[in-house]
Amino acid sequence: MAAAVPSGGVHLLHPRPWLRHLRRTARPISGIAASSRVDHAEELNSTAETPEPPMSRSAEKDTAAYYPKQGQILELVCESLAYKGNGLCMVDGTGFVVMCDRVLPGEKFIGRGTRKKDNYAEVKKLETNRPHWDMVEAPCEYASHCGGCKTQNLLYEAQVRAKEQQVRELVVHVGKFSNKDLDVDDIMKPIVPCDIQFHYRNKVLAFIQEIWRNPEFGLSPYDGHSHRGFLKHFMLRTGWNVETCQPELMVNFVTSSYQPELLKPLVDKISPFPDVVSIINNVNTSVGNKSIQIRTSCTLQAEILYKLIEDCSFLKGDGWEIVLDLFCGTGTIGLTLAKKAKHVYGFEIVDQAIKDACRNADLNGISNATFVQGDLNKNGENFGEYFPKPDLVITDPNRPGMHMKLIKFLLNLKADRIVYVSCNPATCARDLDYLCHGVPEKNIERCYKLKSIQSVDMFPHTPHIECVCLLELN
Ligand SMILES: C[S@@+](CC[C@H](N)C(=O)[O-])C[C@H]1O[C@@H](n2cnc3c(N)ncnc32)[C@H](O)[C@@H]1O
Repeated sequence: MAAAVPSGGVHLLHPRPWLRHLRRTARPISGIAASSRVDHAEELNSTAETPEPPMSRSAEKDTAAYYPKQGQILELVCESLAYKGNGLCMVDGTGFVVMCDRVLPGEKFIGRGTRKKDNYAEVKKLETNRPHWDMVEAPCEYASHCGGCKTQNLLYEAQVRAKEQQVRELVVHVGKFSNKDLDVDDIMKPIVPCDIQFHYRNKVLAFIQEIWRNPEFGLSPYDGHSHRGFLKHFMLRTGWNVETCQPELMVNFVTSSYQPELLKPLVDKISPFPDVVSIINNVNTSVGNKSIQIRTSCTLQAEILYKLIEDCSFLKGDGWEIVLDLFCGTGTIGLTLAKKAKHVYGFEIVDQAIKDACRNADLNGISNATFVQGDLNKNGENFGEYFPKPDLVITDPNRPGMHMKLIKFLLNLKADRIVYVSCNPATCARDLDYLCHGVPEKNIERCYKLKSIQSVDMFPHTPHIECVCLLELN
């Protein structure tokens, strides 16, 4: 299923020279460790979810002194979309990198410097001088100020082309694979676009503002500046009951403290709605998150991805192969593969997800799957004793990617194949580098070869990109 991308979509105006710095700096970029491999645990905790954009080219052009001033007006051209869908631009004549929200590749615009970072700056777009040639009118009237669909005003074909380009650059510059290798061996597959480009969401996140204050419920909206107030936001998630095929709605109130009695009038009001099957209260304090929740939701990935994973897994179907499903969530990937395997062993940190995985196995009459709750970042030496040596490892980590401990474990385990499923191409590229090139400074030898990498667009108009990669034992 190759992307039907017409020519003339997003053009990369220049190669991205900042990517060359990835090998030379210890600074984490795009949520991944750059050249010198920063401590994994530290990165997983701190930087991975708050990735940094690229740095300036100052070292190359001797423009170290250049820094746009706060408030300075600049005329810029967006070169490409970087992590989180922010537009990457360079200040003319300096090569200095600035990042701007809501600009599209090829767009020429006037921006004002807003924030200085260590080696790049952020600008705010003031006006467009020349729009992107694939700019379209966003169908949703809220697109320009709602954060949900940042690139709705970019032709869909151009969006997928930009995503494909982004994955390639990360695999080359972070993963340290050559462009030639990726092309000659047909390793890099064309992106799979999404058939449904609108109305595919099942989640709404609404932030509570002062305007919402309602005397009937007497709840105070939380104010991010003064840190006063109670109700921060609420999230609605829809789903289908697999037994009754009826729609179901989950409501999650996120509050700054745990005071269930304050929420009671609101809960009483919405409980009678037949679709509302669960009401949750997450407590999110300014110092950290504490979840007082009835149920934890896990990321549900679309069917198309599971088919790709199955195709990529190359299970013989003779019923003799062992599958290890890491970060298994509710077990969907492992259970899809169970029919071809001797046994599937799934590991996941969230207890409720493990219970759901077991229930899913029962519902589907699958008896050759075992799901175990555990933290894969804290695997002890004896982790391998929980299962026989697998033929296939599926790993589907969340955005920070895999912990170095787990990477070492996989390099020692030497399963025939690894299918790496990722929702963050930056950390995926980093982990592919570790698995395929080893970690010389830690005396970790490589033992895998990258056979294919397939990006998938599952969330049109957003910066999200999924990838399915196949690695084979050398
Ligand atoms: C991208 S989701 C994968 C979901 C699953 N493979 C599926 O298809 O539904 C990542 C999963 O990893 C789990 N997870 C995150 N950190 C973990 C850890 N340290 N150890 C084990 N599981 C973890 C999350 O709870 C989540 O279910």
